[in-house]
Amino acid sequence: MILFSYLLRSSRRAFLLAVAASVVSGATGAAFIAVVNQALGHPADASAALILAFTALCLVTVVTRFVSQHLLFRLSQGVLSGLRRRLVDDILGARLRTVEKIGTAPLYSALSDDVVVIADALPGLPIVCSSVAFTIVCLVYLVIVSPTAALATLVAVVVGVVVYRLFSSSGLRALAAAREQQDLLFEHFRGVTEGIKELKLNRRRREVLAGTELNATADSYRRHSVVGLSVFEGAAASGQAVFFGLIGVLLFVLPAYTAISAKTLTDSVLVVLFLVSSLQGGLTWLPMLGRASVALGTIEERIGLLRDGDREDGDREEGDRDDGVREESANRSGAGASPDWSRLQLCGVSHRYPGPAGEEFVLGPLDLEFRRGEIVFVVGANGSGKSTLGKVLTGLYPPERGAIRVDGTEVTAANRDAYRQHFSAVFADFFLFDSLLGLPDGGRAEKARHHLKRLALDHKVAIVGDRFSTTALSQGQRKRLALLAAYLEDRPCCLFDEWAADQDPMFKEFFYTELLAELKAGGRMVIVISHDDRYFHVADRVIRLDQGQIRQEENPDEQLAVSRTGAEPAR
Ligand SMILES: Nc1ncnc2c1ncn2[C@@H]1O[C@H](COP(=O)(O)OP(=O)(O)OP(=O)(O)O)[C@@H](O)[C@H]1O
Repeated sequence: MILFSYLLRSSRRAFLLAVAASVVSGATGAAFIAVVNQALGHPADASAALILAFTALCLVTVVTRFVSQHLLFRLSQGVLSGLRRRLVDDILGARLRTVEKIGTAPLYSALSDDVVVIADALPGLPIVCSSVAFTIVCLVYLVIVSPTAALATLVAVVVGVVVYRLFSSSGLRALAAAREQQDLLFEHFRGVTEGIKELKLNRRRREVLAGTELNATADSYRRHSVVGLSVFEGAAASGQAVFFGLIGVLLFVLPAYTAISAKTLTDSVLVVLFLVSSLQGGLTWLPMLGRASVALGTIEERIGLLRDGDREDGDREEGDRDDGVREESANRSGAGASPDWSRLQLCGVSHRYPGPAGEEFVLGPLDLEFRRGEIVFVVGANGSGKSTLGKVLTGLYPPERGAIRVDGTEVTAANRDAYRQHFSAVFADFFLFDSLLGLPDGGRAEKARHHLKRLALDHKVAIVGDRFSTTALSQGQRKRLALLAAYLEDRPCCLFDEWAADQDPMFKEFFYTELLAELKAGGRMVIVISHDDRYFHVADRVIRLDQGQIRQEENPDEQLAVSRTGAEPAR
């Protein structure tokens, strides 16, 4: 079983220890049956030794069972949190493009649903373990009581295992098919929650997307799940039937064909009854464990995709993981590690998005230079590549060709994470964290309060501990909070991707004329992606992109003149 081999690989020592405790528990359980058998054989004159053995076995069975289950619970919970951590680390360690290509729904469903399915099934593992251990020890005991009964039981166990294997492979197939539908379901759920406004306004769309399509996927998921779980239930029921058959054979066939005494028969049946009840405990967990195997396979597959994506694109990056050693080494080797670096160059840099039908968008090759203490506007039509340039520049997309250099030092996979730490950014599709944790210490709450006032948010948002009291604000206000967080990061480079697009005229004015000047005066390199041609004059340089190429580096004064007269800028 995949789960068992995963546990064994994850923590061999703890797993073997827990299994050993299960075996001891099973062994003492079987010895307990032997004592019961003996007591039943001589009910009138039980010796003190027998009573003592009975008491000791009761105690040892209970204690070792508890120890083995506790160890397996601890192990399985440790493995579970390790798995969750590994998935999160691999998402954070993968390249942005890889994560974008896989999509959020498959990763989110793996993190939220698959991990929960495994968590739900893990308590079954100790039970299955002790069932198996108990079965083995019962078999050994049966060999002593009656080799013939032991042989019949062994045959029943083998038949049970073969039947289970036959069932389980088709059960796993059905559950895997259900799991595929689950990714689609998550995508639909995302549409329902994030597209609620649009769906509310358009009944027809709601009926098709949140009704017909979602129902079809949910139906398919339900069908495959029912088949898969029923197959596993069938496997459990068949196992039970095999053991009922075994009891029948012991009761009616064995006495007819062999010279088995009534005492031996009673002892054997008693052992088998104990064995069946123990196995039943394990069998009820089979459907859950089947689902968990599929979930683990899915998580492993997603981790594989995250890693393969990196291999496709080149070497894996260092420093993204929450791994002190790697991060430290990456930061030490950081490009432009000197705080006084002044020049950032893009040398023949390009990035490509392959399209589904073979068409592609290519940014570059671009040769650009940026300096500290300079405001550069990146402008151009929708889809001209401005945001893509922002992602390449900030190191989120490693250049497919060419190189980025900081004061002549090339940014490579080894120092890219350190390079990214030079940037504060508010992207067009920014995510607003409600926490200030991770921002530089040293009175950050006080600074945050000060800037809340500047951004006219102090009547809406308070700083409580290290958190914003709320982020439930208008889009323009949320962007102001994101700007505040970026400002507090106090990095040498700032990138704002259409920050002012949602701002009222007063804040547009504040942003373009006051804040950008302040950042420039502080020696920051400021890159502003903008369509606000009214403010192009505040830039030292304007880079105009057209279908991924630089049309020309424009003189902002000329641009200003153009925007005032309404004429086309000179090309
Ligand atoms: N994640 C993506 N996958 C595939 N293609 C993409 C992706 N993001 C952008 N593109 C393509 O790259 C091109 C440039 O997109 P980009 O977002 O850089 O444009 P932009 O200039 O910032 O546009 P806008 O002004 O609308 O924000 C677009 O034509 C788009 O089709």
